[in-house]
Amino acid sequence: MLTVLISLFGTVITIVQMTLLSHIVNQVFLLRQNLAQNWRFLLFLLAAILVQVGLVWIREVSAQRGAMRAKAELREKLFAHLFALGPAYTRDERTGELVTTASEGIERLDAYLSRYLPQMYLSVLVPLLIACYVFPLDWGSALILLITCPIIPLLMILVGSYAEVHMQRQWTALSRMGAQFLDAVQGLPTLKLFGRSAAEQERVERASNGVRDKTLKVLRLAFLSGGVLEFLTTVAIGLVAVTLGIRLLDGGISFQNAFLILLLAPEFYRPLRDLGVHRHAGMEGKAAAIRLQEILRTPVARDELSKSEEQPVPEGGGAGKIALTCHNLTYTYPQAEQPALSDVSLTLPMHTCTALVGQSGAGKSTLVNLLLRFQEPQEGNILINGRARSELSLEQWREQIALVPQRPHLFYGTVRDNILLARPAARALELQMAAELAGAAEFIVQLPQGYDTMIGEQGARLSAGQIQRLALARAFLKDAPLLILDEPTSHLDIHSEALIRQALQRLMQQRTVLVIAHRLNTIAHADQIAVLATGKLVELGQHADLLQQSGLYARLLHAHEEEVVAL
Ligand SMILES: Nc1ncnc2c1ncn2[C@@H]1O[C@H](COP(=O)(O)OP(=O)(O)OP(=O)(O)O)[C@@H](O)[C@H]1O
Repeated sequence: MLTVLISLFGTVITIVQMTLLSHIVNQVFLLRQNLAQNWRFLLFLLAAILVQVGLVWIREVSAQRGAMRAKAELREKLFAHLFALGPAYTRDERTGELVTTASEGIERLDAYLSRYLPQMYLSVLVPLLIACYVFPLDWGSALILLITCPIIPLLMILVGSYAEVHMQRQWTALSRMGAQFLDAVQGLPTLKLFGRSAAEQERVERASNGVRDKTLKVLRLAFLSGGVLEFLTTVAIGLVAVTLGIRLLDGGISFQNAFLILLLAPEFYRPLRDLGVHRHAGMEGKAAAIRLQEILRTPVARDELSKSEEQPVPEGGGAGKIALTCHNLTYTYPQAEQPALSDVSLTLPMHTCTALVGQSGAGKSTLVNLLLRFQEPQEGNILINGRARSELSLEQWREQIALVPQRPHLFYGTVRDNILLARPAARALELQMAAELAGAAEFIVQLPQGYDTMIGEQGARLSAGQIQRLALARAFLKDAPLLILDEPTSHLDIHSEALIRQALQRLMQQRTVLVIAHRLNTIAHADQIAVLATGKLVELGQHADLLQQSGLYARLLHAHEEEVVAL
């Protein structure tokens, strides 16, 4: 808005400048006065030029500042929304595409908001302002200006609607290329292993060529519409000049007014020309805006409780007390036909260890996502110590649970930052204690800067076992009563596995644990084993009992043992 107001004020100054200039030219060339006689007008003209320069400066600075603020706000909003949507959403989306939207998309949207939109207002207001000024001077010229004026936007709309389709295609192609590139980089080991890197390179190349072709098409249209616009405005100015010239010869208009109108005519069309220039960027921004809005409009599972409505989590305790219960949980993914979980009821008694087993695709991760409230079940309920999901806020809920995933993520930062993620307010001693208990302290102190060593992207590289021990340190530091382990030792060597097993034994003490078991020989000691098959809980009991039943668990265990022997 400020940009529009400053630009409008700038137009008034331009009109003043042109009026002064035409007056001076008239006095000096027609009335044969010298410049000294017009010193006052010259001074005013100089002042007007200085004001104009100042206005341009203020407009640019305020536009840049505003744009930066708007971009930062939008980025924050987008990230906050993506965080609120959680991993269940980002897992379904292509990360590369999201990155393109968050970076390039926001830059493009900025061009739309800070350049194109103000220009739209200006392209109506400035010509009107100039036409109003010209009208009393010479209504004929004002009429020509007003008649030729709508032809330009009309043509732009015509070309624009055609170009918009191409812009949308270009944006889709660009996002797709980003996604494909990230896919290829992340999957490089797999691609190399299967000798598919050349084929993937070709795929990325094809995507890149697609973007180039679509961009060229868009640019061709932009140049074409720019050229036509330039031609039309030149013709219109020519028309004004010719009619002015004829009437000047007739004596129908004074030289000063004719000269002034001729000076103002390009200013009249300038905002429309600028609109043509910004239109390209504006439409690119619009295409990005559609995608951004799509993300921002994706509904978030609301944390429906306010701070004042929060109920305290009841203390668990006493033998046989229930820590977590699932009642008839059913969850179907948005585009899926079959439910990934159906009617699952399971109880995790306090301070016991439950192993969750099932073939790939049985629904183990889905159940864990529901327990962590990354997804909300369509039917059923989950209770922690008797409190339902609806009675606890998300924050309270997640305070109760620590997760040790199969492949924990380390963020770029120090070892200390990475462990403190679990509890930022923890004291140094607590942090060290957690690292000791997780068996991580011994390798951390050997790192070049100990706890201050940078890790993650661009930082020191850690082995899978070391990363896993840092993840365990996080879990120790969080000290939550419920622990979910996505079998953290399944991809480690024997030495690392032994170290982590010891740490896990310590971590599991006095906690209610759910282990997703991939290797069935490691769970014989679990207090209960829950067997999932195509989203249903088909068996539940202790190892020996389940073996006796000779059901799915027995078959899975048998198949697993054969696999181990074969290795
Ligand atoms: N985002 C998704 N959209 C649609 N269907 C999904 C999605 N994620 C998982 N599924 C489907 O839901 C079912 C359960 O998947 P889930 O990931 O929970 O299985 P899992 O037991 O954890 O498998 P794994 O051991 O291989 O990780 C599968 O049929 C899977 O194809």
